[in-house]
Amino acid sequence: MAPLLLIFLSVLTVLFHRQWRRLQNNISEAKATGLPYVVVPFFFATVKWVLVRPLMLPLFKLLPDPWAERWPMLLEFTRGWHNGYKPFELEGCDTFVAVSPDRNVVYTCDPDVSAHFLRGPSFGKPQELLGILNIFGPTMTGTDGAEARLYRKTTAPFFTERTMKQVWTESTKGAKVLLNVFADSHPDRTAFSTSQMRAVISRLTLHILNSVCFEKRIDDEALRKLLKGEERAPEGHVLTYSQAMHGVLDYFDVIFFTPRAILNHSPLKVHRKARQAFYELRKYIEDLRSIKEKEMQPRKEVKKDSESLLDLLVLAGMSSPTPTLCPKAVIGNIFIFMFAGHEANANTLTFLLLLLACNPGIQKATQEDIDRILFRLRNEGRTDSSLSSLYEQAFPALIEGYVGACINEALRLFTVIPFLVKTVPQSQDAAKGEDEGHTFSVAGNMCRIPGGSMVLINTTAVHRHPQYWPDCGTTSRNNIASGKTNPVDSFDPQRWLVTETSASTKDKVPEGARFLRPKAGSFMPFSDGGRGCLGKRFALVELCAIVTQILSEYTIELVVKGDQDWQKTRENAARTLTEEVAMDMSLRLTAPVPVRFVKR
Ligand code: HEM
Repeated sequence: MAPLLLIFLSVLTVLFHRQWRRLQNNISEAKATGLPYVVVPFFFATVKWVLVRPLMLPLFKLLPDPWAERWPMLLEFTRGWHNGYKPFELEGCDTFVAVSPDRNVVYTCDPDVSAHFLRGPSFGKPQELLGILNIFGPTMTGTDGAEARLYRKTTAPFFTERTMKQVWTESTKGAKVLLNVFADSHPDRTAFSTSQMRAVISRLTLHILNSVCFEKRIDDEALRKLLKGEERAPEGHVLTYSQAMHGVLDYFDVIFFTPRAILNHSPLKVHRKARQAFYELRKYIEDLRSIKEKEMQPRKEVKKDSESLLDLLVLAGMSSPTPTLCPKAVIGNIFIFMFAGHEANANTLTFLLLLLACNPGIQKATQEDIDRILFRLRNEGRTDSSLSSLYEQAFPALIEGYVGACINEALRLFTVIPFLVKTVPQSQDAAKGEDEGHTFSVAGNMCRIPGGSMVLINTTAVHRHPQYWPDCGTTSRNNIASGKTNPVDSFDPQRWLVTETSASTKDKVPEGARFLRPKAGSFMPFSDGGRGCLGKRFALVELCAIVTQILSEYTIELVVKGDQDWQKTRENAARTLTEEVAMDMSLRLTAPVPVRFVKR
């Protein structure tokens, strides 16, 4: 026994010594950057941290201040949204290095530094983190360099104004069916809990994506069934497409972390469910690809300006003599669009509708602005009565008006992708110790970080930075940056509509307002630069069309229970929208807030 114990202790000592030496090295490296630094025991994205996390978090609480607060804040990746600007407030600066024995990470919420790293063409994305998205094959989001550029180049031609018009049409049509479902699904015909609402909205955004990008068009009755969850799985499947997709997202970590051999044979319920969703979705995607491939056999070339996203991807996998994309990349990229193209939209829309329900004055101002824009267009005889025909005329006015302001404010307060990560390229001569690293300016001071460094841009903190997003002077909303107040009270679309006078109130459409252009790097819900969101306009058009359709016909109201007054109900909703928010694939609400849709 004694020799074994001795061996164990020796191994432990060697490991500890190695970690200690690495930490000393990394501290020296951090000092050389010229940036403030803080020591943390782990690098947040290691299996080691994931494994010891449940044990460590309670231990951290026993530490003296500020460590008890600091370490969880820097390591709890999924709590980033809840912490807001606080980690930077605690360190007293907007850019610092978090040093650990494994790796140094530059944390920033400085708009200039963020814009520098997002817009700089030479910075990459860390594959060790984003490769998680490659479960079906390589994807644009989960790769870097030439490979990611190829996927972007293949798919970018799809995002034309012609496509946006289709997005608008499908979204307004879909929103009408959605309202129909909201109005008659519940026993009292109007009330809806947000968990149901999110599920229905997420089916709708997935439908819009499929219809526009993958040619999966259905009629209103089929859409109604789909939204209500009454759709049946087609022959050859046990899950519907929507069940398979949402199953994969629900069990994403299980699918990624479980070796295929175990996933394929494990009798555990969680593995069975994950396996079923994974293989069902793969079959749906493969069928989509093979049917399209057969349809395209005689052509093998892209017809300019009229191709769907599916056409572009499948054709790239067929081009001769050598296909531009391998079969797995076609499948992987179909999946990434299916996921990225609906999940963030659904979550943003859910948050936005709830923010409006909690702020009736703002909702009324938005409805008045919609009425004004649609009335003007109809009066000018520029349109028939159907909203779905209005993309060219209405979208520019709506997105630069109150609807656009509400969307931006929701995207700012609920940054559904709260972190963006970049890496500094390593020089060829790094092994010989000749890497010059990268020099950049932080508040006027030049700093240098070595090649291979990771930069974590905390977009949530950027979006709550007190210097760029002050809370407009109302005493009840004094410090969202520190998480001392809630997003419901901070929701102020008016800040996007700039007037010369300071007299405008939160719930009145200001005369002659111009739309705010925030400082570069201070508002980036869609990221920025060469790897920014390819679907940004798609998302804005979709959100704008749905919100306009809903608010032009309906008002969203909080449901007040018998023993509560409206103010108390709003406080409860605000608490839910602050505390019951979780980050998994993106930021989403996890608890219900009952609302109803009341015909105007
Ligand atoms: C509210 C809705 C949306 C938000 C907030 C959003 C946000 C983002 C962000 C922050 C990124 C960068 C991720 C990173 O660097 O790690 C991104 C990437 C991406 N988004 Fe979106 N997105 C939305 C909707 C969409 C839609 C509708 C589509 C497609 C139809 C889409 C397609 C993509 C793709 C393909 C990428 C990867 C780009 C690349 O890696 O080069 N997104 N999105």
